[in-house]
Amino acid sequence: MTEKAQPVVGIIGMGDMGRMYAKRLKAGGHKTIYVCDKPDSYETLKVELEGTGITPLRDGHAVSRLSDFIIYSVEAAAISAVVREYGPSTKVGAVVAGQTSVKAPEKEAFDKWLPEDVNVVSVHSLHGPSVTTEGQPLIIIHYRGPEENVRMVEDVFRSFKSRYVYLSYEEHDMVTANTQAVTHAAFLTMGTAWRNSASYPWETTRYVSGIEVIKVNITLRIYAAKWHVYAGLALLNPSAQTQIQQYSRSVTELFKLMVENSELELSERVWNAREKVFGWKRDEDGGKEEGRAPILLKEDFLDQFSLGQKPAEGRESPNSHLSLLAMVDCWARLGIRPYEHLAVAGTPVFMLWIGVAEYLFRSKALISSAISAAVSDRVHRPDDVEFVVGARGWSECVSFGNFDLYQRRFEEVANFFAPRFEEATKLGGRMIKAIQDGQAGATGR
Ligand SMILES: NC(=O)C1=CN([C@@H]2O[C@H](COP(=O)(O)OP(=O)(O)OC[C@H]3O[C@@H](n4cnc5c(N)ncnc54)[C@H](OP(=O)(O)O)[C@@H]3O)[C@@H](O)[C@H]2O)C=CC1
Ligand SMILES: O=C(O)C(=O)Cc1ccc(O)cc1
Repeated sequence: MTEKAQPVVGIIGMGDMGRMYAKRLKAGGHKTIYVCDKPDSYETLKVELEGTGITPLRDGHAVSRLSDFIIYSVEAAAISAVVREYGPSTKVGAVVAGQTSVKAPEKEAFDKWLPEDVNVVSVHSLHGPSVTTEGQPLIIIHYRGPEENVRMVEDVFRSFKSRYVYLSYEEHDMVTANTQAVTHAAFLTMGTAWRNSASYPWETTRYVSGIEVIKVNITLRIYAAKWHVYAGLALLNPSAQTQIQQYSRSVTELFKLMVENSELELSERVWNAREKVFGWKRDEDGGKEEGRAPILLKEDFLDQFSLGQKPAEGRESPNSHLSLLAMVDCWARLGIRPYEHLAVAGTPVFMLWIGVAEYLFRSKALISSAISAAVSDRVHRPDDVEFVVGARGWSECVSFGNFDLYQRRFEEVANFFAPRFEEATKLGGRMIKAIQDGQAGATGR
């Protein structure tokens, strides 16, 4: 791209993602970048950005009037009000995008408040602000205006070295409901269950080894982030309700089979789900028949990220892994094909979650032991009770569509874990990086 052809980029909302975008675009050689946050933040933004080459402006009107490509990077729940205010100031012929994690409200806001002489090519980076953009999916949504605008957007983000994925607004919300919303429901539930058991899981020895390490680290990583990001993509995505309700139903139904001691029925259900989701027959271990190496190759890989003491050999008690049995049951019931989603638009969290499920379900021995622990083990039963209550609570909360309730549930758990965030966020970051670098799997992906 010649310097002359470079569009002027504007970013409205200088939170975590807006800042990350501005800094990376600048580092990638982008010449003119105008940014703003709320007008009260203008003075601090000026000080913070001094000498960076990024130009702060007082508000979204100023950014919209001067920029050729404008990215709204604000809370999903605020997008309508923010576009309503600044949309009419958009430069004639400009291209507008949103970074919003859920696109239904963004599309509605653009339809309603943008002038007709303005085009829309939206985006969504499928990763958090602290993860490298390199190799990560960057969804591009061509909604309004000529195809050449898509080329412009591709050029703007070239230096990110992200993997472009082209979806419609509707496809975006369906895919992210299947990947992000339901995965977050599982991790939010784990945190709620641990908080309600009043235990840091890695301090009770039965929790720390193997795949528990991923569960703990990702749970803490999610609770260390901003609640509105998760609330927006769960509460405002029209598709997410179904997935989150099914997860809660799967948790409850499997748990009932456990307490009824219905081993045969539970076992049928788990093995059938395994075959439906992974394609492995009941009498075989999961192989490499699809030409795919496991996401997490060895348990040793996970142990290096442990937050606590590994229990002595033979002192580990088998675990029902209710959260994972229910996840695969949920995928099976909804006809979700997680590997296909992963290939197209998987987030790091989703990749780790499939990796853990695959690790458990690949081995006949591990899955048999989880099923028999589910009906006979009493050590983990209290945790399973908390898990069921937590899953029902989150699905109910999402069905009410109430942001205040979501925030309260989220923050109660986040406060409980807060003293451990720093440590867990660092570990979570290393874990994601190691898996992305292909250290965990034989070939990586
Ligand atoms: N964090 C993540 O992992 C990811 C987030 N996203 C999406 O990106 C968007 C931004 O998220 P994130 O950066 O994490 O959230 P932040 O809360 O860090 O950033 C949002 C920013 O927008 C500002 N804002 C709100 N209203 C206005 C306004 N009228 N004018 C200018 N600025 C305004 C907010 O100010 P104030 O704080 O004062 O309200 C805040 O600084 C969200 O839609 C989120 O779903 C997408 C991918 C990943
Ligand atoms: O990987 C995940 O699911 C995360 O939790 C990080 C995240 C959050 C919001 C997004 O819109 C994209 C990525």
